Amino acid sequence: MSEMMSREALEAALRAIGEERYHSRHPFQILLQEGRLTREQVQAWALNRYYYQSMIPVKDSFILARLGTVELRREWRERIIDHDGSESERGGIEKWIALTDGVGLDRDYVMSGRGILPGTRFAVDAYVHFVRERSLLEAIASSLTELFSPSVIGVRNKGMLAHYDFISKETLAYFDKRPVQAKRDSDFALTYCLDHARNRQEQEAVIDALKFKCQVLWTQLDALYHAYVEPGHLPFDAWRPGEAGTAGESESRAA
Ligand SMILES: O=C(O)c1cc(C(=O)O)c2c(n1)C(=O)C(=O)c1cc(C(=O)O)[nH]c1-2
Repeated sequence: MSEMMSREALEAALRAIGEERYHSRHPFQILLQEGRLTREQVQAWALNRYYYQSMIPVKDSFILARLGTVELRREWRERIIDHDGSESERGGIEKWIALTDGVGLDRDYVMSGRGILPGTRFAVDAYVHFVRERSLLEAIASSLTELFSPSVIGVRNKGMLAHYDFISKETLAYFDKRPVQAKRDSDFALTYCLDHARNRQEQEAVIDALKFKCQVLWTQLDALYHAYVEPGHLPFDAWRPGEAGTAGESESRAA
């Protein structure tokens, strides 16, 4: 077997994967941040991403159950609180609903998950399955895309605010706290992976987990691009712009 990498070399390998494969480079993300999407296409993004958001605390609950110490569980549970909220503070899921409200989608429709693309569902569900089935080290490593999210969030928010008149700072409030939370979470996960990958095979498993997660994110944007940009091929049961789920269009909602 190959020799073990140094800590520095493993970290550099992980950062190189983000540089190359993170969804910041996806054509749909570029269109979104450059103001080149229609309101309907932005609605499709917000609708589909709600499913990702809603499943994050579910996948973190599976990880939490596998952590063997009070200290680790205390750290990890913060992620669940961030998304589910608490009595005194709105969580990320509720803030994402403010975003879908802001772009004019019907709340009940968004929360029902009807109309999301099969590609979204399959990618997100694969992420949840991955953290249940793989080693704890791989499950934790799969969250490492968050090393790269503060930058993409900054670029996306700036672009969306500048280019779309239907987007306000309030609509994007979900993202206000994310960069700080993502830095805290990904610093912790990175240290955990660097400390716990004890041979070359485990180091490779960490690298592969990050590649897998980049695919989870990339595939969601592929599905959006294919359905709502080009060739505009809508899967069965997918949300159709202007139809069910668009606030104010209730008369056309499926009974
Ligand atoms: O806006 C983004 O581009 C972006 C990316 C990611 C990511 O890299 O997985 C997450 C988020 N946002 C996010 O908001 C979030 O809560 C989150 C949790 C996780 C995770 O894997 O545990 N990733 C992400």
